[in-house]
Amino acid sequence: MTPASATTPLYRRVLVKVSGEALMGPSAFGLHQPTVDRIAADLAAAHALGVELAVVVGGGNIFRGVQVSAQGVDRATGDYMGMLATVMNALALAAALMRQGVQTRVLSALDMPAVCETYTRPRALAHLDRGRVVIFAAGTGNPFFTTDTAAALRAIETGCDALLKATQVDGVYTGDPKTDPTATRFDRVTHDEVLQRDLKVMDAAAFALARENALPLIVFSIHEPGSIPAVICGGGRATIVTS
Ligand SMILES: Nc1ncnc2c1ncn2[C@@H]1O[C@H](COP(=O)(O)OP(=O)(O)OP(=O)(O)O)[C@@H](O)[C@H]1O
Ligand SMILES: O=c1ccn([C@@H]2O[C@H](COP(=O)(O)O)[C@@H](O)[C@H]2O)c(=O)[nH]1
Repeated sequence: MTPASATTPLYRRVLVKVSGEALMGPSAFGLHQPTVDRIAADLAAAHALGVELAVVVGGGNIFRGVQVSAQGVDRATGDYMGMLATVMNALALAAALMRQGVQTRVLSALDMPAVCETYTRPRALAHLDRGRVVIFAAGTGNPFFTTDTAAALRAIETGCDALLKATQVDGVYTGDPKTDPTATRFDRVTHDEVLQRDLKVMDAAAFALARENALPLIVFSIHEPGSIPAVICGGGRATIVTS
């Protein structure tokens, strides 16, 4: 891996999957504005490198379908609630980016024209070609999926060179680092090895899409300021998953 101080991007176009949970910062629920602003600043710094930037944001800081359904709401309804949560996060992130002078558009997989544009692939490509940051909201638009799957799907659809998973941990480990103190981190690993070892990098549907389409994944901590531009330039602390 090249040094973290490198400033030349390795990619033309990337999709960053931003953890929904990360947006709540030290709070127990919802959005913590200083954290949203800090993550937006990291995305703005990545964009300033000249990289075309797409973003998918999770909804775990507000609603997850499985949690809602555990309280008696049917699963599909819970999942639609989760997708709406991702729209709120996308709007918050877009507003923070716009305040920092970055032209940003939110495209939702669920039609809500009073709120934001509806996702179509040509529209997304046109925005990206014009140098706008595009935030894909409402996941895939279908229940029983996750925003990781939406991230892999949109990255492939829009011809991204890599999917950057900005998450709670600083890479892929031999086990869950939050529960297994003996787990060790990979610098690099292949899609096949992730499958063979059953490592929980992303959900299975997302990972299958990435593997089938030879989409490189870079997994790193969103809590490290500057990590997004750093990994785009080949630095930072991260695990790179390739074919
Ligand atoms: N082998 C592994 N390597 C790395 N992390 C792992 C592994 N197995 C399980 N995990 C867990 O996966 C979590 C990250 O995945 P997950 O997609 O659930 O969260 P997220 O990125 O915060 O997304 P969101 O909040 O948007 O749902 C980490 O916090 C980590 O505890
Ligand atoms: O394509 C999708 C994406 C998401 N959902 C629902 O939204 C929540 C929040 O997304 P996370 O990926 O967990 O952050 C998810 O739990 C699902 O309930 C969906 O149904 N379809």
